[in-house]
Amino acid sequence: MEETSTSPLPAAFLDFLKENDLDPSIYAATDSTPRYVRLKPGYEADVEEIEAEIKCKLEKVSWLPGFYSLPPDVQIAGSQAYKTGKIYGIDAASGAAVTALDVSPGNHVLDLCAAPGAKLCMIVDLLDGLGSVTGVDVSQHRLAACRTMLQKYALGDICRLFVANGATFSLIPVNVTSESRSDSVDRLKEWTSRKSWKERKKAAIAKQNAAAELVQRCQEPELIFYGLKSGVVGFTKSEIYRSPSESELLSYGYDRVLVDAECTHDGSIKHIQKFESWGWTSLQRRVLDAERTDNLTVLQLRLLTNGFRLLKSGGILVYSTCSLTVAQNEDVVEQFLKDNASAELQEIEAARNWPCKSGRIPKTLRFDPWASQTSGLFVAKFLKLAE
Ligand SMILES: C[S@@+](CC[C@H](N)C(=O)[O-])C[C@H]1O[C@@H](n2cnc3c(N)ncnc32)[C@H](O)[C@@H]1O
Repeated sequence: MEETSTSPLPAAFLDFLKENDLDPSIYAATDSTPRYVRLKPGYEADVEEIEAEIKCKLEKVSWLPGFYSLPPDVQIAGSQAYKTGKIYGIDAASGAAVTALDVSPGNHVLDLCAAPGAKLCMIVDLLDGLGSVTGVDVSQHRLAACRTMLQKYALGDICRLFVANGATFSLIPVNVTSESRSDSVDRLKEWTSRKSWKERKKAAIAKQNAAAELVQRCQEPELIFYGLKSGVVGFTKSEIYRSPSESELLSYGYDRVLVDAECTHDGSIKHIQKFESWGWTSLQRRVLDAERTDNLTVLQLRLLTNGFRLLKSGGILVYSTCSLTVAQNEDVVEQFLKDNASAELQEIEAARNWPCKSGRIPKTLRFDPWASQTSGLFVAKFLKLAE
């Protein structure tokens, strides 16, 4: 293959691309995709000041409110604007996936693969203090980064974060069923990062037994953060950890669910190019391992299915991945639609002027990295019909 000789990509990755009918040349050229930032609502008047600080113009993304593009080499992490939480680093395609979710203030939203949390923060901003956000991720350290982000941007009030397996997570927003509250001394108080001696001792023991903890974590969600208005404070553990019945979910499930599923990340050109310095062997291990990619599509279907189960009747779910393969996108969607009669694929109205094209299934969308000048992303939107 001609690309093999000119491209630094390893043979295994080229094989992966070939198997999935993807063109390797998209990784061969230097990535000229702009950087994107989202302005925190309320800081619109600060744009000029931010431009002066980072010494470049913030170009408004015409098709996505609140988003700006920057040349790819501009660094924002050291800027005051970033450190003080006026701007977020988030790709425009990611912003599109959140926009597709049609979040309105008052919604109870579940983000089933939430970490590190760029999309979750955008969801919280869209809620404008009303409703709740439940963020779930299987990785404790990635979810801890999400918690840090919520605190940095002062967005924690209506959020709760659970380390849990999104494929089996089964908790609903508490405050929608608050009538069931009973008097108890064990109500949860305001969340604090300070730990008591007892808790520190418990954590030390748990650390020694990390493997067992991992297994247990997969069984029971671990609440690692909650805000004052997240529907946790004042409730008992048993109220929060109560498993809803299937019929209860139809009325008291989430209004919106985002399943931004774990994937091979091959659509994120910037991410793949980073492996040049991280080492191609880690790409092999983390992305290409055949068993892992086979398991991934099973996991993606399970995450999508469980996210949909937790959605209330009339609710909206968005499934997205940053993979360009059909196996992780259209094939998963096709199987899901076969298995779930109450799922209806929806047109994404907001996408009329987005720089994306249809996926292989009508109504699904693909952001092609070069054509859209964003990171690659697949997006599908579903409505849960009344049964
Ligand atoms: C594409 S990333 C999510 C990015 C995130 N939505 C954001 O905007 O920052 C996928 C995430 O899925 C998480 N993940 C993998 N397996 C999972 C599972 N079984 N349940 C929940 N999360 C999982 C990974 O830890 C990773 O953080």
